[in-house]
Amino acid sequence: MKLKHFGYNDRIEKLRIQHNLEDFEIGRVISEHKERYTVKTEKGEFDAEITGNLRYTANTREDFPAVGDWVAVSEYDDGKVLIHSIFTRKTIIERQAVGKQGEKQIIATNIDFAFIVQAVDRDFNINRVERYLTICNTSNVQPIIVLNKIDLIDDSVLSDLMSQVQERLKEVPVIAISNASKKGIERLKEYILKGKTYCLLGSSGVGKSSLLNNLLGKQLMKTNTISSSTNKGRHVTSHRELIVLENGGIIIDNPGIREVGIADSAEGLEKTFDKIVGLSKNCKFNDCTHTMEIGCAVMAAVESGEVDEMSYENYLKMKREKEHFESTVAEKRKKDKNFGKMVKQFKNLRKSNKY
Ligand SMILES: Nc1nc2c(ncn2[C@@H]2O[C@H](COP(=O)(O)OP(=O)(O)OP(=O)(O)O)[C@@H](O)[C@H]2O)c(=O)[nH]1
Ligand SMILES: [Zn+2]
Repeated sequence: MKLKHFGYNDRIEKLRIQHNLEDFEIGRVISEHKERYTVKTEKGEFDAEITGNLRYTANTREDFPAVGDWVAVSEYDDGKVLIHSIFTRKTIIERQAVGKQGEKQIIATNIDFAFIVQAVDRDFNINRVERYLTICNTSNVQPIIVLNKIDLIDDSVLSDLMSQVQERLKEVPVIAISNASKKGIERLKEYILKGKTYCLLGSSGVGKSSLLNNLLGKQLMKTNTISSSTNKGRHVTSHRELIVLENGGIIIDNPGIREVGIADSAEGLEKTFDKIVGLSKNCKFNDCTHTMEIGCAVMAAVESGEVDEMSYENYLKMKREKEHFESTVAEKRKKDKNFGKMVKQFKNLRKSNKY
């Protein structure tokens, strides 16, 4: 298989020349487990580790390879390669690291498009779509909304839902599908372009594995039949985290992607709620929280119906989460800095006292 079949393009080729990496093999990271990687090159799939140099110069987790990365490698043993460097990423999907307040964890890189999958049955939640949209906007990944399980609702309910989504989330494509009846699958395939990388976002049970199986045309991941207690299917995770489809599209599907939550930055939130953010410039007070102030343009717009009330509430909620996240990042930085200072002072003290 040629490099371009799993996404290699001019951007990477330019980087390769620019950084004098012509002597290395080029590959793409297709899985990662505790600093052990699988890298796919034109020759096949290799177990990979990073060089000591890459490890010692790494400052944060972002300096380590992630699924989707393009890397320069050299073979050192049969079936084994060393990763020498990581090519600059086009996009990064990340989330707040589990158990590590304020630290971000990369989930996947170099993704061009994300399918935001939602089921239209009783779990449907437009706020959640907005949440995933914010992740996409933060990471520069282009979103496509997929409404799944349309076999479970009437056409009239679906068209109401479609216009509701389209009204609130203007400019994002919305596709309605059913994995059960296969309706809409062919139309969805038209959104999958050769050489572009995709991922599937959405909560557990919305039908991501089923969609992937339909795209592949065969059973790659086993979806279990619905369990009556939870109404959610379970899938058996396959090792293949980067999948090349017949039509040339590439899909990254790893456990991280499946758990992606929110670790957004200001830009993402602003793009998703551009109308609210735009209106807030007309608020009487610069630091208006849009919750109780006199002369708040956002609240006035909600009152008049110009801004959807649910969207407004979702905005406030996500803004609070973002502020909380940012303050923990700031706190952590401050702590790190203070610790650095302490070490320095101690070293100076030691020097001056010569002990
Ligand atoms: N009626 C109906 N059921 C569907 C459809 N798509 C998926 N399902 C069912 O929904 C359940 C969950 O589907 P999965 O594909 O496993 O969902 P998932 O998003 O991959 O879930 P996780 O693996 O937990 O992330 C399974 O029982 C599927 O058979 C659909 O279009 N219509
Ligand atoms: Zn305001």
